[in-house]
Amino acid sequence: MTAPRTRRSPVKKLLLVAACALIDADGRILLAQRPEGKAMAGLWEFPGGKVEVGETPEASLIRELHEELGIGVKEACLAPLTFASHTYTDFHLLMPLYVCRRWDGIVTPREHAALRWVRPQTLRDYPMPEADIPLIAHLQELLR
Ligand SMILES: Nc1nc2c([nH]c(=O)n2[C@H]2C[C@H](O)[C@@H](COP(=O)(O)OP(=O)(O)OP(=O)(O)O)O2)c(=O)[nH]1
Repeated sequence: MTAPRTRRSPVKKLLLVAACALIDADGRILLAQRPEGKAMAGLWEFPGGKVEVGETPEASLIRELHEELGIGVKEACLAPLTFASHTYTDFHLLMPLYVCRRWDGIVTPREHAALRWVRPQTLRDYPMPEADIPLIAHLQELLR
């Protein structure tokens, strides 16, 4: 017999993903297009990924930014901005969003279909995962 669900137990698996809005010297934001073969292929996301067991969100992001974009980021250069909390069909996503204006190396698409530096006012022109939509206003406000 399964135990009755209490109000505290999550209905869906909670997935922790750390993401980052890289901002260049012109105040543009880096969007990355999810590749074919992955869920949400073709949508434009903020670089980042799942936080692994034993990792902090910051360490996870530093690892992902290196793997995905080939850049080096220091923890002190990651500033928390806001977070997404969104229920998808299969899981609930909790995604802290950091901003970063300083990194080492050249941003290179290692895992995404494409990368694009986007002005804050045109972010809504890029189809994004549902969870990301409420994040746009925060970035536009930050970069006003
Ligand atoms: N990195 C990132 N993931 C996002 C964003 N918005 C959003 O809903 N997600 C979702 C997509 C995925 O379900 C999850 C990120 O996981 P991931 O990038 O590590 O995993 P993935 O689906 O690419 O697959 P895999 O690594 O397991 O092969 O979070 C976003 O802006 N950035």
